[in-house]
Amino acid sequence: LHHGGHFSWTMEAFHLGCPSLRTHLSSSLKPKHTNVAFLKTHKTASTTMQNLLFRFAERNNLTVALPVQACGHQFCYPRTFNAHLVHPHTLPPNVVTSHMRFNRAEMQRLMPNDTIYVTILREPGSMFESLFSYYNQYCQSFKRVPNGSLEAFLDEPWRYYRPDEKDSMYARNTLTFDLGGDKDRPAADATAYARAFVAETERVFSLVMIAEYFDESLVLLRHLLSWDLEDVLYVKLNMRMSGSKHSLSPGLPFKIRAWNALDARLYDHFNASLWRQLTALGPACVAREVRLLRRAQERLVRGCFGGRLPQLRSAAQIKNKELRPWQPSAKVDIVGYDLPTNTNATWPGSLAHELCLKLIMPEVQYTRVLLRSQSLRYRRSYPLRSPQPQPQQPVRSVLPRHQQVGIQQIHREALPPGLGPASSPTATSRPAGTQSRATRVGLRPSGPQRQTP
Ligand SMILES: Nc1ncnc2c1ncn2[C@@H]1O[C@H](COP(=O)(O)OS(=O)(=O)O)[C@@H](OP(=O)(O)O)[C@H]1O
Repeated sequence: LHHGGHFSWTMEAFHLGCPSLRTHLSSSLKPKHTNVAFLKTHKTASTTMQNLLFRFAERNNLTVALPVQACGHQFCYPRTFNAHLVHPHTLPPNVVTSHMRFNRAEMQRLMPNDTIYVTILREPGSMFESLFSYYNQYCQSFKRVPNGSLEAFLDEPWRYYRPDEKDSMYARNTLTFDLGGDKDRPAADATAYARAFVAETERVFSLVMIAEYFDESLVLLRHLLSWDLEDVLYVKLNMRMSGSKHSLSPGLPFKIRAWNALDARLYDHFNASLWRQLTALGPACVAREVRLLRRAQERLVRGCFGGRLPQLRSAAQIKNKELRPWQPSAKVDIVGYDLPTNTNATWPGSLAHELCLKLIMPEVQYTRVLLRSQSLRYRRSYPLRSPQPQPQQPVRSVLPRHQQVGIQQIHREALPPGLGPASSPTATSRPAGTQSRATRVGLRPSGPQRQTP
């Protein structure tokens, strides 16, 4: 075995006597699933997830749907998503992950039939505290509050909140809004509405991750998509400096839940369902996989940061402006990272440097870089294309396991011995071809398309 690779850590779990991982051993022979729609919800660790998906897409030469330039780095949020907001050079996509207000029909028009839908939620108390601090200068409902006091807002939310005002979606039931729901459902039928909305969300999304259990959620994601451990390595992004955070005084979490009752309902339901899925996988196996993930992550990060763990830096301290996270206002600090200049000494070569750079690249810059590279690829593929009709393009829905594209190789070599390259007998024995290739032209026609996953 060349470094042991994927095979060795799956075997470790196998020897623990994990029944569900025995089936996973055979499922690890399955090609990786590559058509993924991740609904990027607000203040839920979704930027960390987006970065992971961007890197996966780049390593595997997939296409990521990105917004038209007029929309910036989001799909013209808070407008409801429409497939026409997708940049034509990023069609047809395998992956979509930029902020949007979800619209099931339009997403189905955009994405291949076998797309797996995933999203992420966060506990309402800490999420609302994060929203209140991050959007304190954007959202009028927050701006009106004397001394920017979260306590004052929650004492009398209707005094400050205007449902139809610009940016009001940051001030109440933000998760429900992002998922395409009605954040201001009247109390009279809120319970019935919440029940139906949870059920609809469950029908569409195969996995609802929970920010508090991010690594456990990644274990489920990895199994769902038949991905390898190295596909779910990440560095935490878009964090506030500790000085920008406020601890919640007793009683506040309760008020936050009452004010965001629809979100609280969603969270409770999907938190419980996450734990049911983890239990089904086997708690010992999940714990083991989480440990292996963290170990691999630390090795990767130390490789990038000259043997050390990365220092969190304020934007002003970050020399490389490609790595400075966007700052919502002078009142809140979003931290990021800078790469040491000696990265190449750890792993020689520009590909390793690029891997490290992308691992910590903030959302806005990565979206721009990705749009540039995909536009270039689009123009190179079709230098003489006439605008109409577009040529048929095969859409890859699964990935042959033997495929190695540039940075993918470096990524695997960056892993600890025993978690490294897949050029092992296991990898080479995997099926070489793609399955269920779908062929389509640009956007899909509207109308009933598919069973929801
Ligand atoms: N891996 C992981 N696990 C748990 N929490 C994490 C993780 N990565 C990022 N974060 C925290 O997520 C918050 C940022 O969320 P988003 O990136 O979704 O925000 S944004 O809406 O895109 O601006 C932000 O929370 P706050 O610091 O409380 O604001 C991050 O610290």
